[in-house]
Amino acid sequence: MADKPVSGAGLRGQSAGTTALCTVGQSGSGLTYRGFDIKELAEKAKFEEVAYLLLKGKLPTQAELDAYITKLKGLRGLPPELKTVLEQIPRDAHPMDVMRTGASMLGNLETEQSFDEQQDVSDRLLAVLPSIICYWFRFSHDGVRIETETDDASVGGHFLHMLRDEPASELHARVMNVSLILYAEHEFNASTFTARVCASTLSDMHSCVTGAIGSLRGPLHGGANEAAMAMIENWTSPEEAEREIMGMLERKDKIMGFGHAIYRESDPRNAIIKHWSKKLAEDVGDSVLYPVSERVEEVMWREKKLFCNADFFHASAYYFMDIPTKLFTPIFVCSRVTGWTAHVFEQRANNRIIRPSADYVGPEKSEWVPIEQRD
Ligand SMILES: CC(=O)SCCNC(=O)CCNC(=O)[C@H](O)C(C)(C)COP(=O)(O)OP(=O)(O)OC[C@H]1O[C@@H](n2cnc3c(N)ncnc32)[C@H](O)[C@@H]1OP(=O)(O)O
Ligand SMILES: O=C([O-])CC(=O)C(=O)O
Repeated sequence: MADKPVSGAGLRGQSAGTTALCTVGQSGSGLTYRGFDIKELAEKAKFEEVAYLLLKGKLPTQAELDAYITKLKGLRGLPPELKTVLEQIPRDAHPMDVMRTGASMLGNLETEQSFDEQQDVSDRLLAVLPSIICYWFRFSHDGVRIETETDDASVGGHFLHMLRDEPASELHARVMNVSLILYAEHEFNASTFTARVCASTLSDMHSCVTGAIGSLRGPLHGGANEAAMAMIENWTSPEEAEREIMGMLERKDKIMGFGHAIYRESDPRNAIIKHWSKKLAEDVGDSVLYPVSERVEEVMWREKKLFCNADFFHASAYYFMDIPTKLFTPIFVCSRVTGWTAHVFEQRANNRIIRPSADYVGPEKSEWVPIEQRD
């Protein structure tokens, strides 16, 4: 892994533009948001503070943060037309499809009329996406129409409160805060790049975010946290996990939650979420899932020099907080919407339509055959 070539397919190793938002892997394994190290942000910041940093360009003062949190709290309500749409979506729908539809429907109801509105549109999306997913989830699974305008100060606490009808514990609110910070921004990853490509056509914010949700859904990107959970929950001991992983590697299966397109040695978000997963394992008295996860990490490094990315220990952390697996990737959306919209602002501020070239590999010249003569 450490010295593999990074050129070639998937635009790997090629710069596709500039950003002042984030550095990924510049020193092999580092991550910064506007120059602030992710470790420091995860330890000291509130997610809303990080959102402010990304979206407004600087850390807020206490008064600015208080006002921002109050603003976000006031934007959690769902328009009745959106509730009606969410109530039509079946229980077995993929929650990422619900997010995509929710963002798109909101674009019909609260269309961005001008780029001057972009800050307000992005704050609204940040505030309302947790309401969208939890309203649908509780209606389709529990048959209840929840109140989405809770008084919780934090986005993470608000999410857990809507899911369970009771305020989150201090530990859970803390872990959600860290998790949302870790997922907030990551340079030109696939979903953010999707948002920027869409923005480069001078499209509206809801279209950019709707497209980005579609890209994040896949198991090679945000969907990996759910796929990792689906894998580790099958194993009842570290020994069984090791046997199964060895078999998967033999069959050349992809192990979800491992590897990265940019980092070469480690993903700095892993140590942070792993720490919190361990704390949650102790909190719930787990003696299976955390040891299984640790063994998978050891075996993957020993056998392939592949390391856990941000998604792997998120799986056990969310599981210990009793969050249904199918809501894992939607939580990622509730966080990454900050990075997406901040990138849209950047793209719009210095725009040229993103339109790369392709190397043609098709036939030289094709002869037209009338339809009745074709095989
Ligand atoms: C928050 C996030 O989105 S982080 C990413 C989440 N995605 C996942 O966890 C899915 C699993 N991981 C992967 O599929 C890949 O590692 C990706 C998509 C993240 C990166 O893809 P790439 O940049 O193409 O991977 P990379 O070039 O490092 O692959 C090198 C080799 O390691 C293998 N490899 C990489 N990741 C894995 C993995 N998780 N399991 C098994 N083998 C792997 C590749 O198949 C490749 O082998 P090859 O040379 O024989 O073809
Ligand atoms: O950067 C990437 O390719 C994927 C990733 O880790 C992220 O989006 O958080």
